[in-house]
Amino acid sequence: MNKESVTGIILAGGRSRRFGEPKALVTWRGESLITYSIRALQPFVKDVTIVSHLPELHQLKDMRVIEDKELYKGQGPLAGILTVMEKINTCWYFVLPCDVPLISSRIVLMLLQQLQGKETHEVVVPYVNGRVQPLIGLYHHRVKEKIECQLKGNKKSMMELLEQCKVLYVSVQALSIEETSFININTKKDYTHLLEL
Ligand SMILES: Nc1nc2c(ncn2[C@@H]2O[C@H](COP(=O)(O)OP(=O)(O)OP(=O)(O)O)[C@@H](O)[C@H]2O)c(=O)[nH]1
Repeated sequence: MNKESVTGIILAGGRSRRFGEPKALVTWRGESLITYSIRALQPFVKDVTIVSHLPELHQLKDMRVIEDKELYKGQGPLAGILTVMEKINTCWYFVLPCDVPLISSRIVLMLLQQLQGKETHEVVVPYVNGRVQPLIGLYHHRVKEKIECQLKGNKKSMMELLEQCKVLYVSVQALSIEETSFININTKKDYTHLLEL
């Protein structure tokens, strides 16, 4: 797929209640966690937009950082995705959270490649160990109205969105991608495990 038709979205809002401090800014191997998401996306998208309320992220070089749309501020990942879809018009959006430091550009590329010949799908997401990972994947611009409708109804669930979309589910096992690449950091315990790797 032409990279001009894909916008990168990195979700870095939310309250990090389980972690206790903003996860995006925590360092691992000398870099903030969000840096790993930026690096994975950049080769394959026109632009990366970070959606966050954290002022510190404005220091990142060459990065557009915007806040959730006022109406849905802090309402979860759907609010962040909708905000970017309304501001930047491309056919596709590749979404990543800020707390998956083992994610790689190879995985982003593999997910993009799955769409070849299957462009009628609206969403491409991986499933790992039998669990769908809706925060890592491709969303078509057509999904915008569905997200808006959900948020208007105060429904914040990504899984509920997927139920309404034509979704291509990609088994990471079938693609021989290591499941550890999808580890996300929610708690201090997760972070301790990460430091031990
Ligand atoms: N823009 C935006 N991103 C969000 C929002 N809520 C969560 N995120 C991001 O979505 C991803 C997954 O977030 P979670 O770990 O489920 O939620 P969290 O609020 O960060 O953490 P908890 O409070 O511990 O649930 C992370 O990258 C968050 O930064 C939000 O309201 N707006």
